[in-house]
Amino acid sequence: MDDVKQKARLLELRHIIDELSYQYYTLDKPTVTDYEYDMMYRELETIEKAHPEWVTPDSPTQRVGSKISGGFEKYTHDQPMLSLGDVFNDAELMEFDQRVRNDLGGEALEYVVELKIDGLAVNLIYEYGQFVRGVTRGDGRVGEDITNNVRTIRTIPLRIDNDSPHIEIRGEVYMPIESFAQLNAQRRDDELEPFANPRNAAAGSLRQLDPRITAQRKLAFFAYALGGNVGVEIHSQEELLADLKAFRFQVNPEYCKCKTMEEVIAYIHSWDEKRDTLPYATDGMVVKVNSFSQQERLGNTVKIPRWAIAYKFPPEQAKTKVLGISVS
Ligand SMILES: NC(=O)c1cnc(OC2CCCC2)nc1N
Repeated sequence: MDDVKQKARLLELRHIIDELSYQYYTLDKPTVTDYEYDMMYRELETIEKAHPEWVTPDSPTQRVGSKISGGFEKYTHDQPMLSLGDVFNDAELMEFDQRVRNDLGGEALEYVVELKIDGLAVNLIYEYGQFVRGVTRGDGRVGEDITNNVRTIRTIPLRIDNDSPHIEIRGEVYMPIESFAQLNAQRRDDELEPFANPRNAAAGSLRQLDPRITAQRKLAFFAYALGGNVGVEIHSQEELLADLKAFRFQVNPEYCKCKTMEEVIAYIHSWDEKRDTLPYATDGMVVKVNSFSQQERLGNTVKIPRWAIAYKFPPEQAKTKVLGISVS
């Protein structure tokens, strides 16, 4: 095959493989067999090996780089990554609601309630649509550059359909419970200390100096915020989640738009038991004022937003099933 045809086939294979990966990893709806996928992936690798000058960082073959020496570089986020204030009961949620309504002079508002994924907050930076950097939250202002490890996470697109020179997508890197169970079984076989919980396992996997190890840990990512409204026409959290999904990020589908705090509380408690059936760990729910203009008017303290709060689930009681009844 001559170079023109080879290059055309390379671009076609990249597009097909990106599509198949999105269906397999992000939508969890594979449309071809693993064998068909592997054959196309191998063909792409063969062409790239014959023409290394055609390889670009957003090729699906470039997800797993090589070990870095030394530690991780520091990186200062364009917009600080806020953490969340915590509440532990309904009364404190009502107090939060009162404060928000007072500060907004009693005008109508809506809340968006999301599951609080128990992972690590990470900042993804895209320039002209290309994934260029992944950074831990760190102290909210300065984090660690873990780009090579983030690149191995299959639910993070290496390219998005957005041409802004700099856009920051924030979300949670997490380890699905199935991956966590497999990893700990392997560690026990290798007589290694098992990880205490999926969050620690995700943190340990992201801090590997060798991305080949990170790539084996089957991490995933739920997107939920932008770093500052970078000129994109988005007016609410609900719209933002829809846009992130359109960018082909995995967005957690379990969210609810509520008009009153009573509705928020009902939705939160609908997860008290159900959350144990989820394929990922959660440690609460995040309640956000939906409107971005109202968020801006409410503002932030140094570290936490005044327009959002984390409701923390009570710690999992050590439940043991005895004779089919649950004792704690
Ligand atoms: N762990 C989560 O699932 C989660 C964490 N944080 C946020 O929102 C940030 C964005 C701005 C203030 C808090 N949303 C979430 N769903």
